[in-house]
Amino acid sequence: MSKLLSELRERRPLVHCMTNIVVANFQANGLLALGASPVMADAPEEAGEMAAAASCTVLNIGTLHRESLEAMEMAGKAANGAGNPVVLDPVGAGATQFRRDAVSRLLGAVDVTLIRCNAGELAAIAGVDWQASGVDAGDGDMDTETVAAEVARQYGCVVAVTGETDALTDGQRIVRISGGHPVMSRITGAGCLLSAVCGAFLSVGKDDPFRSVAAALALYKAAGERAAETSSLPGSFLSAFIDRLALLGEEDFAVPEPAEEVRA
Ligand SMILES: Nc1ncnc2c1ncn2[C@@H]1O[C@H](COP(=O)(O)OP(=O)(O)O)[C@@H](O)[C@H]1O
Ligand SMILES: Cc1ncsc1CCOP(=O)(O)O
Ligand SMILES: [Mg+2]
Repeated sequence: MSKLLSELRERRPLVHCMTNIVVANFQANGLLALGASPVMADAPEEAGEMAAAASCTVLNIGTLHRESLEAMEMAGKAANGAGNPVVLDPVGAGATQFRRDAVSRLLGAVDVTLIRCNAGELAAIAGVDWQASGVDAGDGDMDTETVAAEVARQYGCVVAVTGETDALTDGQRIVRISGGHPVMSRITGAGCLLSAVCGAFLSVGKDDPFRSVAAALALYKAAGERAAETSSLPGSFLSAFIDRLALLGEEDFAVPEPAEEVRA
């Protein structure tokens, strides 16, 4: 059983979110329900200072502007300087040239601990031909686990590709996490909040990012599954899901062990 969740609730890590206007409230409420402490700050004047003061920083490009991109680069570097984990959520990475450029700028300037993305966003980062569809996963053909492992090795980070089944890799090992519920893809912000939840787990499990993110993904799937037992309609699922993040304990989810070595 993982002790990370109790540690998180004891320490209430300050999670610095540089996020999009769609999900800011949901993300803050989800983090609070889980037991972390959210702060949203994306002005270039303060982003670096906030990143240095926080436990981790989450860079989410969902509704990015020139100024917020500049601020994210500053915050990412400040988090690196402070030894804090950095999560990149490359929302809609393949949708426009601006987003593709932003992701490659951030990955070039900042040592990212985790990339948490869907399959379409992974394809955009890896340069795989793909039919992007806004912020959704879109359509295409790729060996997701192999591509994720290549991206993990290229950027020296952990990569979590989510969907019906999540895949997590550090370039050498892979774990798959099943569960959750399809309604999770019918609410906005499920992925964005998950990235922030991963940030909260990384804050208390810095020494083993792979295992910390595995725990976060497993907890999140369990919360979705249990919430959907109460309601699988999007509106009421939203509040049931937030409640589940508050109610779940360590006994309600298992941290999966790596299934196999990844193909080189
Ligand atoms: N069809 C599905 N069945 C079960 N869980 C899902 C499904 N689609 C998404 N999820 C879960 O929803 C969460 C958000 O993932 P995803 O929808 O891939 O992110 P994004 O919103 O960034 O595209 C993850 O925990 C993922 O496992
Ligand atoms: C709809 C939308 N548009 C820009 S950001 C955003 C939210 C995306 O959230 P998620 O990736 O968690 O579904
Ligand atoms: Mg997303």
